[in-house]
Amino acid sequence: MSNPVSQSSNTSSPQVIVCADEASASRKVADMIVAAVNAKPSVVLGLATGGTPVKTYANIVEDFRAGKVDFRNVTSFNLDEYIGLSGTHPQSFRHFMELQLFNHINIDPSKTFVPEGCGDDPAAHAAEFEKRIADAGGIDLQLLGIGHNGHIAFNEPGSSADSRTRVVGLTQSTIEKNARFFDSEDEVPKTAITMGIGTILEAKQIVLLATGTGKAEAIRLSLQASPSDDVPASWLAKHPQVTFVLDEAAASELA
Ligand SMILES: N[C@@H]1[C@@H](O)[C@H](O)[C@@H](COP(=O)(O)O)O[C@@H]1O
Repeated sequence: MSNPVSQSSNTSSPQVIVCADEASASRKVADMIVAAVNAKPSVVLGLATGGTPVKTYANIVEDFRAGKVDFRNVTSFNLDEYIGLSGTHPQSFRHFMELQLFNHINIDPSKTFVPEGCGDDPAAHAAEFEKRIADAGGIDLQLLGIGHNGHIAFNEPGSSADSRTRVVGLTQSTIEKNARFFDSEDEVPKTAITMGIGTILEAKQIVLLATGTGKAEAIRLSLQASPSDDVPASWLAKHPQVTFVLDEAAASELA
């Protein structure tokens, strides 16, 4: 059960929901996603990878198994993928999504879109990915995590508010953080294909999930500093319907 301990009192964006712990924050986000699917069975979901959404996906799988939600008409678009990793590579985001979610629910695999990291022409693929999102009617609900340096998807500091799906270089700090998923830092790809900030801001609703003290500074800067390229997540303040779901640790630096 979700157990928000505090919630921003007004309806302006961003709305901030602080939950007691990671488990209740994850449950809260799962509830929001399940509610969106139940409200619109053909909903278009934007999905994220990383350690943060793992429990949320487990909660969604639990709800699916309990007969509380049906994904047969859902379409999904993932935020990003490493350049150079095929969808079968154990550290690819396609593989992550299959392992954590797609293989355990009744989503139609042909309606799950994750950027391809191994194509011949990643720039052309990025443009095609944007077109696919538009053809699907745009993203209804976009789930995001956040990097320690305030990145969203793979939009590193310096990413502008109007950036689109494109090939990007990863910062050394992101490579170091993500090395935990690989055998060694050398194996982490140095480039990726990512939805842009502008692409993300076009989603009708955005939910950012952050847990742990390691995200506290990025959350403070995202919510309390003026929007700028320095902290990509700070651009979310420009969106009319964005919710930050935090545990107490991630919220610990908020004034
Ligand atoms: N591209 C992903 C982001 O989408 C994710 O939000 C971030 C944080 O990951 P974690 O949740 O593991 O802290 O890492 C990666 O760089």
